[in-house]
Amino acid sequence: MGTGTSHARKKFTTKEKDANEELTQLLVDSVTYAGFTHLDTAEIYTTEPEVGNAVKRCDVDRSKLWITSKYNSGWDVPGGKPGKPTVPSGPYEALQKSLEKLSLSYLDLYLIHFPFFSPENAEITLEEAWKQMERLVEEGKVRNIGVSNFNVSKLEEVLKIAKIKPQVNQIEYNLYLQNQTPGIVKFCKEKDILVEAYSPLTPIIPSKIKEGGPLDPLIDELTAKYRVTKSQLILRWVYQSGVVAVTTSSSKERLKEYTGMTSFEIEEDDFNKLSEVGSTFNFAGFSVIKNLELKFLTHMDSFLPIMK
Ligand SMILES: NC(=O)C1=CN([C@@H]2O[C@H](COP(=O)(O)OP(=O)(O)OC[C@H]3O[C@@H](n4cnc5c(N)ncnc54)[C@H](OP(=O)(O)O)[C@@H]3O)[C@@H](O)[C@H]2O)C=CC1
Ligand SMILES: O=C1Nc2ccccc2C1=O
Repeated sequence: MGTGTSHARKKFTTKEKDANEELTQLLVDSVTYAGFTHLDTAEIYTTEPEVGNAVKRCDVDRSKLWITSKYNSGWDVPGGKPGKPTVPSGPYEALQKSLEKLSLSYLDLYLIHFPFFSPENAEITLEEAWKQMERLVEEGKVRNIGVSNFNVSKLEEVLKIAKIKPQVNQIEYNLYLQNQTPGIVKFCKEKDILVEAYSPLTPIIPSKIKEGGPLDPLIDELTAKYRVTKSQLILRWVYQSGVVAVTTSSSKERLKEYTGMTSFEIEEDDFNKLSEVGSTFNFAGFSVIKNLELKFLTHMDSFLPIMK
């Protein structure tokens, strides 16, 4: 259950106290009603307290839950663009703060949220940040470490110096964005780095695919054939492609609906048709990467590698 996207909070009442309570309750429902076990948060989402409160309130053994958070390695939230890390000294100190907000003693997964380490913005290099991540594992504060929004060359930089290699790369991934950056999924699989998909449901979200997309007729045909919903079909494709989806909803019923993706299998021919038709259309909703290309290409060389 993701807590980063606005719909998780936007639809709630505007009073922050109520919004926080509603999000906490939704997180509890995602575990106890829908059966989710993964709660995905990040420093920049400001949802760590709600995730922590939900874990307490769920009355589920901590060891049965998988809690992910992310180090803000350079996103200016109000500005909506790359900026300075919230904790400039790096992830080691940032993690302590995250654990306090979460009221937890360890995380299952800690990610470097973006590969934005430039002399203009950051006090540390990517290499130094990764060493701090490794120290967190050695000290038992996080069980697994990884990255997010990394391309092949940024991952190679980490792999070159890593004692503990990244376990996960969380990237935007769905039928209409089968590679956030060239070759990234194949590279991760070859290196045994698990790909986590954010925005997995893009092809069926009308506010994103406004005019409809080329998959629409095939989705209708296959949902009828397998007697499943659109979200179940689309999430199942992600799963069968060897990628773990990080999804969300503002409704506990919809969260429960998503879990129906575990109870059927897309046949190989249909899977291949979905992949083929999906690859004829490209949509990057969180074009952290693509927008950067337009806004920063000219003066921030250090971002160039992630755009290729
Ligand atoms: N690492 C990173 O940089 C990023 C990480 N993330 C993480 O991934 C999580 C999920 O990302 P998100 O982009 O929301 O992913 P999804 O693709 O899972 O989108 C979820 C949205 O889909 C909507 N939806 C589901 N089914 C339908 C339907 N049948 N018709 C119309 N709308 C539908 C839901 O709406 P409703 O609420 O109405 O049910 C919900 O708002 C985030 O919360 C965050 O934790 C996200 C972005 C970047
Ligand atoms: O969930 C997220 N919403 C975002 C918006 C901008 C940059 C990163 C993110 C997330 O990770």
